Amino acid sequence: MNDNLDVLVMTAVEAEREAVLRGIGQAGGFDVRLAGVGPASAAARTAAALAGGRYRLVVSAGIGGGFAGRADIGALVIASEIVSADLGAETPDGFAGVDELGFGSARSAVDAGLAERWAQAISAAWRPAAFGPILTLSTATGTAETAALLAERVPGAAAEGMEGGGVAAAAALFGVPVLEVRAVSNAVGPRNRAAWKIPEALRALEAGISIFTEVLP
Ligand SMILES: O=C(O)c1cccc(C(=O)CC[C@H]2O[C@@H](n3cnc4c(=O)[nH]cnc43)[C@H](O)[C@@H]2O)c1
Repeated sequence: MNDNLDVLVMTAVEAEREAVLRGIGQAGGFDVRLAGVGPASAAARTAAALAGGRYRLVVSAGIGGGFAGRADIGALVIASEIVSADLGAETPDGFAGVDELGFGSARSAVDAGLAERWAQAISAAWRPAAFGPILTLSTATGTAETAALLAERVPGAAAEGMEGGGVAAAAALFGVPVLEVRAVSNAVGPRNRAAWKIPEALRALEAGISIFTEVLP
């Protein structure tokens, strides 16, 4: 049992974890753990961490895709809400989300006040940060068509990743507030893995977490 920990940060992979640790620097009270890739692994591993410690906040952090016109490569996006955007059913008339199907909600609320302060602090101290919905998908978007469908499904969608919804589900189960940050490594759209700007995104993630240590109440 970890008795003195404050903020749990979940990243998908080790390179993201290391960037978060660099951003934290000498600040105390952070526990940075691996969520694995995808919402199921993230939910399971976040729940396991929350069951074994006392935290006042959970943050889903990592690189992600940015929606055109909302977040360019190298930018930071802070979630105004976390949306499990492919949770639902296909119908002959198109996608029906869980809200419409009556199975709960695809939307997870974040600690809105803290999220907004974080985005403002990044914009003031570093570069303009986007503040908007971050989508969680089990399958990363790989076509312009899907990108357009998602942008229509979630107006204002700023970024996508694969873990936020799982981290948020576990946080809700334990009654702990949640945040999500994505540092944009690629555009949401036609897949071109070779073009992902991972080092640039990891540097942005480090900067965003460093600023976060200053806005935490
Ligand atoms: O290869 C590396 O060095 C490396 C370093 C850091 C991270 C990675 C990843 O592949 C992370 C996978 C993680 O990234 C998120 N992600 C990134 N772009 C997108 C996207 O366009 N759509 C959805 N998710 C994206 C996602 O959360 C993955 O778990 C590699």
